[in-house]
Amino acid sequence: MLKLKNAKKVFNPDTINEKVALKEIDLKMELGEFITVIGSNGAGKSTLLNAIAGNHQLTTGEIIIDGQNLTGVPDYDRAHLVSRVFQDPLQGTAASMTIAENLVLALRRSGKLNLSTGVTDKRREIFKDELSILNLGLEDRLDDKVGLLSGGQRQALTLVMATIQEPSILLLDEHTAALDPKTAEKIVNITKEIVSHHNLTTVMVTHDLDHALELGTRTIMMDNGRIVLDVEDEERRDMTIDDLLEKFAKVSGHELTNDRILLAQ
Ligand SMILES: Nc1ncnc2c1ncn2[C@@H]1O[C@H](COP(=O)(O)OP(=O)(O)OP(=O)(O)O)[C@@H](O)[C@H]1O
Repeated sequence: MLKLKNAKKVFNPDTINEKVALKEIDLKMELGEFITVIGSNGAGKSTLLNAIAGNHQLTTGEIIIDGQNLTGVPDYDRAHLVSRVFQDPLQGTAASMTIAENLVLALRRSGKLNLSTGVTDKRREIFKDELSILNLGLEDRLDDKVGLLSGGQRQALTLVMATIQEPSILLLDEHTAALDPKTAEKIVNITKEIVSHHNLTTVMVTHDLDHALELGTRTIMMDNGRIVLDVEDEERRDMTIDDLLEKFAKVSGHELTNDRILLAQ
């Protein structure tokens, strides 16, 4: 499903600003696996997502998605395989267009649909089905402009837009970080629902350690460009945040230092 082989990313190579952001990362994910990613500031979490999405090309190593070797393939040529939801709810949607028009855009972006444009009756039915999973009543507001929605409703819609065509990989980039705690919890629950409904292979970066253990099937911790901890199954099920922090300190040789994690606790 997703394979990173010996993936390395060096920014500004051979200059005084050289930075090795990913150091020989090996990562394999099976279909339907949901990984949460945590780590210190500058550990390489965003670079990892950018490498999977194709926003940054690897310096060396390989990336394979669904058996296709995508090493060197730019983001726009893998957009049909990889969807991403960002922190800012305003980033994923067009405010001046209706909910239905935004969903049509999402279908067209995926490249998996025929090129006919517009909001057909058949599509309205599909959109209603997908939106009803959210339990926010958006299925009855297909013709409302997205600019009328709250931040949480917009982020929920962004999740539907990112998943409606069942991407091979869903990337969640701290997608609840900009929301108030109550709305963030709603989006967490919606995320669980959507990911399980479509059985999506998902990578979620988060600064919320509760969410890191609550969502998904596996947690990786990054430090200084490496995956230093990779836990799943019973080990993960029984784990508390303190256990996680203790393990991190043991394997990395220092405490987890991340300004946003401190704020979240
Ligand atoms: N475009 C870039 N040019 C140069 N250096 C970069 C670039 N992007 C990231 N870096 C560096 O690569 C390292 C990893 O950065 P990255 O943003 O992946 O970390 P992160 O784990 O997402 O951090 P944070 O939790 O602080 O957002 C950092 O030292 C960062 O300064």
